[in-house]
Amino acid sequence: MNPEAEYVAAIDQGTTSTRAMIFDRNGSVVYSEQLEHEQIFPRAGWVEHDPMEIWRNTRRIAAAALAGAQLQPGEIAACGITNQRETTVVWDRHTGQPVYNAIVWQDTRTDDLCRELAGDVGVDRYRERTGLPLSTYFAGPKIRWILDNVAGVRERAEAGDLLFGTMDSWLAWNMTGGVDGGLHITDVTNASRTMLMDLHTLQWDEEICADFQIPTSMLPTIHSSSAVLGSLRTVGSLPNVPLGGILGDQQAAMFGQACLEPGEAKNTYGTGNFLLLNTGTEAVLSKHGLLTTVCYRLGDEPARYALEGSIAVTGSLVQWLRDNLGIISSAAQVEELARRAEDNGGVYFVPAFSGLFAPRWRPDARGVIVGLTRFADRTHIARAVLEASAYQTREVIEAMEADSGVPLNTLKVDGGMVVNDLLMQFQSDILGVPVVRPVVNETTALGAAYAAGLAVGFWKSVDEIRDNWAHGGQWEPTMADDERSRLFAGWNRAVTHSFDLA
Ligand SMILES: Nc1ncnc2c1ncn2[C@@H]1O[C@H](COP(=O)(O)OP(=O)(O)O)[C@@H](O)[C@H]1O
Ligand SMILES: O=P(O)(O)OC[C@H](O)CO
Repeated sequence: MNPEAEYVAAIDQGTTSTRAMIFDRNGSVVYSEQLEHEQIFPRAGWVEHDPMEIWRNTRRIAAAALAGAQLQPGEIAACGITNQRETTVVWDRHTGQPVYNAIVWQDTRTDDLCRELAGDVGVDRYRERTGLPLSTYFAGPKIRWILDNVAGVRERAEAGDLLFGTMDSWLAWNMTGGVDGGLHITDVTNASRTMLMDLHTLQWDEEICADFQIPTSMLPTIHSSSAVLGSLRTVGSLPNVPLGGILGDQQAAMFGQACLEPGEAKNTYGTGNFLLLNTGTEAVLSKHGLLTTVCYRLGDEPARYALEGSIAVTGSLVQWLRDNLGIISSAAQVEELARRAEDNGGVYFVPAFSGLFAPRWRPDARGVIVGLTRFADRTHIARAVLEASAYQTREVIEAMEADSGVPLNTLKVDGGMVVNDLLMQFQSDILGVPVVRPVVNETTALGAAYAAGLAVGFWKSVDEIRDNWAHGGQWEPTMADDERSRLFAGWNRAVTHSFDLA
């Protein structure tokens, strides 16, 4: 590390957009650049991204962030990568060309395959080893789909010509040289979302790979989340900057929120919602529909684990209102529209667009709007859209409390939706606990910057990270208990109407 360097960079490759951010020693945002990419929906239930578009965007925003902050590459101590998890790319190691679009985590095309893999044992066949139920959500079945369905790909994979990666691997390979010696790497958090890694050994599980018929030669090497992995060679704006860390975005947000002790939790409101609870060095298996996942691993220290409640559709329901129904023209407008309604008017929107994830895991569910009367209008729908995020969050918190035996007394939040005051107030009301957000809401990018900065000694210990966390806003519950119970009971009835529709 250049001892003069006073900044750390992070690339945050999200479901909706890619951000390049630069942070200073206090963890404050110095500069941020962002580009959205196309959401490709070739059929009902299918969701894809173009990996080349995302790589082009990454180079553009990295250059723009450095120029905007008026910094030279030598002033950047390290760069970290964080990413939407599970989204799967397979590419040719000789040409750098993907063999198919990236299959996104929300895509449900592998439903039959998952059922087939579950066989008589059921969806928990690999749960002890991977922490996960068999679900369309994870990368393993998506790789298998590409191998089975794209002409010639299985042969090329078996000949050793193809590489698999989640978006971190795809970007890391491209950023460290691509066809010219790019590193084929991932970290323990991303690998823990493939269903192919043993949660305890932190290595690929050969038996599961064989069951999934995935050649292990395609898989990246698994590294710690905070370690110098190489240097950037093909991001013109950041030559020779050390790549100091990789973390899945939800795990990065744990870092950015300084949830570094067992018992600490956060909820991120982005395309979906992801609530994680740090369980320390113990990988706790859930009895209530949550996932067990690697939270992070720093250098050679033992890995830390988390329980996770993943909700597939929250912010993307707001996007759907904007793009598919056109009743708002920007995501922010949903709040203004929802405020025009006094309450939900009896309307509930269950956004089971990818089935239901945690804690219900119902691949057979599909989206429904229930409770409609002639009275209901777009304002009630907007309100039901926002309330859906809060109800789904309450479901995963109840599961978390049942697993841990510890009641939640405050909810730490972050992500794109937390600027929505109506949602945050309703969240506090429906939970009956305060909701707190930090000053720096981009906790995902910040977490990746922290991991990278720790690896090069820019920050000396996690204590500095804890000290950087600053209280940015708070909402207190004001709803009466019986109203809270009545509304949540209505939600639970609404959810049953989404079942058996796929
Ligand atoms: N004011 C708002 N109210 C409600 N939702 C919002 C608002 N602003 C953005 N969003 C939603 O937040 C999501 C973007 O959040 P972000 O954390 O950037 O997501 P990701 O990391 O998944 O790409 C989008 O789905 C968008 O619809
Ligand atoms: O892109 P985000 O922030 O919605 O995160 C997506 C998750 O990583 C999917 O598991």
